[in-house]
Amino acid sequence: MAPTQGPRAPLEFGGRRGSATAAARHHVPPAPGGPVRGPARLLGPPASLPGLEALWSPRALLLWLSWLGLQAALYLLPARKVAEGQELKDKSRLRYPINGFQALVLTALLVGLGMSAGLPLGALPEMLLPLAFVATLTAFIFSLFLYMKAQVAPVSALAPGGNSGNPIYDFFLGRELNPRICFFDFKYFCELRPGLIGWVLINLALLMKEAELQGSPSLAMWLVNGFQLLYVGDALWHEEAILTTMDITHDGFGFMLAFGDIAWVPFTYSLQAQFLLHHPQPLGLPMASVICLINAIGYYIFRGANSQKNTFRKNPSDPRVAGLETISTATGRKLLVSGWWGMVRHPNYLGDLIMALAWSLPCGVSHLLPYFYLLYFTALLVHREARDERQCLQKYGLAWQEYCRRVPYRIMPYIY
Ligand SMILES: NC(=O)C1=CN([C@@H]2O[C@H](COP(=O)(O)OP(=O)(O)OC[C@H]3O[C@@H](n4cnc5c(N)ncnc54)[C@H](OP(=O)(O)O)[C@@H]3O)[C@@H](O)[C@H]2O)C=CC1
Ligand SMILES: CC(C)=CCC[C@@H](C)[C@H]1CC=C2C3=C(CC[C@@]21C)[C@@]1(C)CC[C@H](O)C(C)(C)[C@@H]1CC3
Repeated sequence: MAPTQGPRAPLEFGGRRGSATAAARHHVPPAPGGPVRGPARLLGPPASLPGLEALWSPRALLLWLSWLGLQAALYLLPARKVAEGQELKDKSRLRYPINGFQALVLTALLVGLGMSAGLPLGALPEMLLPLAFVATLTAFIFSLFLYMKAQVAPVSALAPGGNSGNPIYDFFLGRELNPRICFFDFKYFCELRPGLIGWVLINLALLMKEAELQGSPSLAMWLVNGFQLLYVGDALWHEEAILTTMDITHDGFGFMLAFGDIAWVPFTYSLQAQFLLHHPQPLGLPMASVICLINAIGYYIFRGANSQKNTFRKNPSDPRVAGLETISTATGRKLLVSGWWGMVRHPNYLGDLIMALAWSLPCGVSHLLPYFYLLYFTALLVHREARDERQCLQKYGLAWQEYCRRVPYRIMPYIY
């Protein structure tokens, strides 16, 4: 048993057994490697699996480390603003550079320059499998470093659940809340930079490869690229908003988040574009317009709900939210009960799920793979919502019960 620092918190994610099983099961699904293209089949024998030798490539390792180095360098560039995080246990607040969107633009410029100098971006799709492997390996090694770093951290620096005393659970869920070296905040960096920007770069490479193979990218590929670029651009544009999310304010930084941020996001969130490269889908303009409308509705709800809560949490008397109805809580903070947050208790999740549907539809309905994100994301958000409800009930007690009475649905009005 590892030594514990301070009192132990109740375990989440199925406790020790749950985190051990999940740690053992985590692997990135194989990315398409070869140039095979054709209709997708849901039934029938699986294509032959790549051998172990297909996982390891020193070139992929070099590329991956250069990518992490580039994103770290962009993080350290002067920022347009430095924001303060939520108040910590010891009453202090951490400071965070707001330059994520700048990193996205500079990365795009560098990639554009590279391509005009002959960088073969279309070769990236063939390296996805070894890249996913080295990303998983780095996430694992990095999590070991985080675990060891947390052993010497003061109790006040640990996450609420980061002190179980069980090494596997603590390694998986993370011990320290905001591990940093000087101004470099590892969790904040990983959550928004290498994975998210890497995701849209992989999408772009898949689009280029498709253009190489068939003369021009398909409409379906354009839509998937456009929607997901909007999502990533939006996250980086509203970078400061991440400082009030559960990941930053509550969860420790361990293998689950490190792996999720740098390996899971880029290589599985790009599955729709990967699928389209190998299984081109015909898509007419009328259907494309309907899909764009679905994405626009999802984005409108997602952005509206997230911005409304952020504005309210930053300044409840801001004219944009001052007229909304609220419930007072014993902590002095208030809860919104009208506007987006009066419709369901997690309107932002609803918008996110509607967008997830719009990202899958361009891939047609011949295979389940493009719907993997939608299914996984539904499970993730249902679980996340339950965790958040538990925390809010603990934090706000009777006021939260009153909120649940007035806004009875969690994510989907009249359904859930
Ligand atoms: N694409 C992906 O893979 C993922 C995307 N997401 C997205 O990230 C975004 C952030 O999600 P997440 O961090 O889970 O949580 P939220 O942004 O929904 O934040 C939940 C917190 O909001 C506050 N809150 C809840 N209800 C109210 C209310 N009525 N009035 C005011 N404040 C309220 C509470 O905190 P407090 O009162 O302390 O402020 C609560 O803990 C979402 O849009 C989600 O869809 C999340 C996970 C994965
Ligand atoms: C399967 C596995 C290991 C899951 C780990 C979960 C993580 C992949 C997600 C937890 C919360 C996330 C958020 C985003 C990406 C996925 C992870 C890291 C996010 C950065 C996506 C863009 C959004 O606009 C966001 C900034 C609101 C969001 C924050 C949460």
